[in-house]
Amino acid sequence: MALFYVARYPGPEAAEVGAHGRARTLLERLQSRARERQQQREPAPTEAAAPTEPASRKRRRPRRRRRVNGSEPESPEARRGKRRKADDEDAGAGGPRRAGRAGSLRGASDPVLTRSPAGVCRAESSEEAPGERSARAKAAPDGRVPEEAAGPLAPGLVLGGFGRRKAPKVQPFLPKWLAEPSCVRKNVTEDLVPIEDIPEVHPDLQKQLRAHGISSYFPVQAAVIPALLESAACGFLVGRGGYRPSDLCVSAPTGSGKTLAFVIPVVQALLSRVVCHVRALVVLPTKELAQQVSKVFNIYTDTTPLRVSLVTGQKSLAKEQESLVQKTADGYRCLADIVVATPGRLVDHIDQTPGFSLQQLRFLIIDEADRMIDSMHQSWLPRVVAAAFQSEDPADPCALLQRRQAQAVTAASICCPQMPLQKLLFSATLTQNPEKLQQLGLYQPRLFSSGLAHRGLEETDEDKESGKYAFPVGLTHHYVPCSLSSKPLVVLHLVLEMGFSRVLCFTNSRENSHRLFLLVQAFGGVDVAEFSSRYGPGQRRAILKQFEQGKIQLLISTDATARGIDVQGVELVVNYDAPQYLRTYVHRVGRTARAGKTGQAFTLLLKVQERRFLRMLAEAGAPELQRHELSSTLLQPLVPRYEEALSQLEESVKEEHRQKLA
Ligand SMILES: Nc1ncnc2c1ncn2[C@@H]1O[C@H](COP(=O)(O)OP(=O)(O)OP(=O)(O)O)[C@@H](O)[C@H]1O
Repeated sequence: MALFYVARYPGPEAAEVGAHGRARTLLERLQSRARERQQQREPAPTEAAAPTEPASRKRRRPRRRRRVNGSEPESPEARRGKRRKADDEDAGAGGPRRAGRAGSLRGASDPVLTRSPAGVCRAESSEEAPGERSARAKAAPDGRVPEEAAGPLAPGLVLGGFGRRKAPKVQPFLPKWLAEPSCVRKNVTEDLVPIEDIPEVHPDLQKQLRAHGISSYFPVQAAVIPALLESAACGFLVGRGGYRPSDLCVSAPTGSGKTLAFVIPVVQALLSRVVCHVRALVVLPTKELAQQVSKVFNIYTDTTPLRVSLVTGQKSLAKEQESLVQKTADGYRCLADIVVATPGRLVDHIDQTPGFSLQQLRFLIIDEADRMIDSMHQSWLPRVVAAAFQSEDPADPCALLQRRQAQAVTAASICCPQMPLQKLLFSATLTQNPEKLQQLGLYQPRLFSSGLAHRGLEETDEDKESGKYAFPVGLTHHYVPCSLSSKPLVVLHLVLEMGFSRVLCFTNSRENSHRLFLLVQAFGGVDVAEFSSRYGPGQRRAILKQFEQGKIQLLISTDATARGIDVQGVELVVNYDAPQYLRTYVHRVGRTARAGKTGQAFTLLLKVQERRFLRMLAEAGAPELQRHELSSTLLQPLVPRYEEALSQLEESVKEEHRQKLA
């Protein structure tokens, strides 16, 4: 309390004159101090460090020493005077203490960024060298460093240096399974494995494969099918040796046959089932993809008792429920062995379909896994896992056989035979980010990869060249430098003059797709259609079918068809709008050159995009893009019709706008 009072004691003069007088006294004192300082500054700068130090500084030193030693107690009067002085310094912003601070600030603006003899930019900071620190100690109270004290500056690093320097690349330290994958060859024309070389595949399935024109396995199939069949060799109970099988991650180029790599072993593993339960669940990001995969399952289960159900929301919930479960006198009967679903609709069925159970789920297949990881915020995976491990009444006589979440493997934990849940991840651009993959709760995962070769600490030059993602071997990459106004002309030139019969053209938005579609339609001479969320699922299905049948020459699409869609005979992919991400590029261009065929990809680049885009691809180790310059003389013949089409487009847009408002 006493201390508090003393600290706020305003001084004898102030007490006399009251608040107004106190301010005036303070002002006068500040003015006199400023005058004093002015006089001190007048001598030459070299004198500043010489014995003529300000009186206040001289006075302070012995006092401080006394306090530290504690040998000579200060009198109350001396203490009061010192406090008053400290108050003055704080208020005056010009006393020795402030001057020192101002000096260091000044030092930060000019001497801090200096050039050493070696030309290295240096900074004085809290990490200054001892020599520099002593020089600073000799500085005058106003912050100026005397010339003889400054001396040569020691080399050091700039903090926040302004020079543009490339930041060193941080090498990720990957877990062993990611750093050392099982390498899968990517050439689907050369590295084929004849069907008979993998005798583990059931003869009926081999027959089906041949019936569908497949005589050899592609490399990813030759690697993954035997691995999966081996892990499923013990039927529906724990894998080989009594242990739970590893989860598998597969990263292989677009069009390399990843779908069959899981369809064949899953169908074979389920062939021996007696009772129908949902034992395989495939989750895909879009309705179209789910439909495509369910079609492949249907082909290979056609002659078996296995049933496949598609739940994507294309049909009503009630209709889908009818394909999943049937009400019986004593409960529900499952009607599907394999469910192919989109995540949202799947969760609807977990919540709302009585009798829909995932407790016997053996395979959880996540196709386009990197995209599905991006949709993890929808929490579909925890819902699926919870449904798969849902435990019934512990008093149930079958409780011993019920599945439990994986814990530490002990002799006791493996003595009860359990059906394992194995996760299988597939993508052409599988993430290598362990944090992202960790969200999937993988069990002792194993990676099969064509592109992510040995990226651990000991990365070799060869590995760097192998690139982040692998592209189909038969794909040729081009880019066309062009202006914004000439982009539609370039597309028309590619379609009309280069004679491609099936062209897939990507834009970055559905508005862009629609306008380009209207423009090309108005230009005439091209069978054109658009594919985007403007259309319902039924219309989209019909459009894709027509495109596949060759009735549409140019399909203008958003990224809705960029992933997984397998349309036979696409010869050319045009990136009308350059993709922003490498992953998008990989999937878009992967709609051509599938299954060992050849294909071309053209990306239209504005001048401002060129450098960044080419650098993005080069850094990812993508094959070099061939520059394809289209001179104005080549495009000139198209211009008159194009201008007419432009004015028609304007009319169409106005008309649509009017209809929208009506
Ligand atoms: N062994 C094979 N022999 C011949 N054709 C095959 C073989 N395996 C798959 N295909 C065909 O290759 C095409 C591409 O297969 P799939 O759609 O499975 O590729 P993907 O690797 O999943 O591609 P994406 O990453 O784009 O989804 C399909 O038309 C498929 O029928």
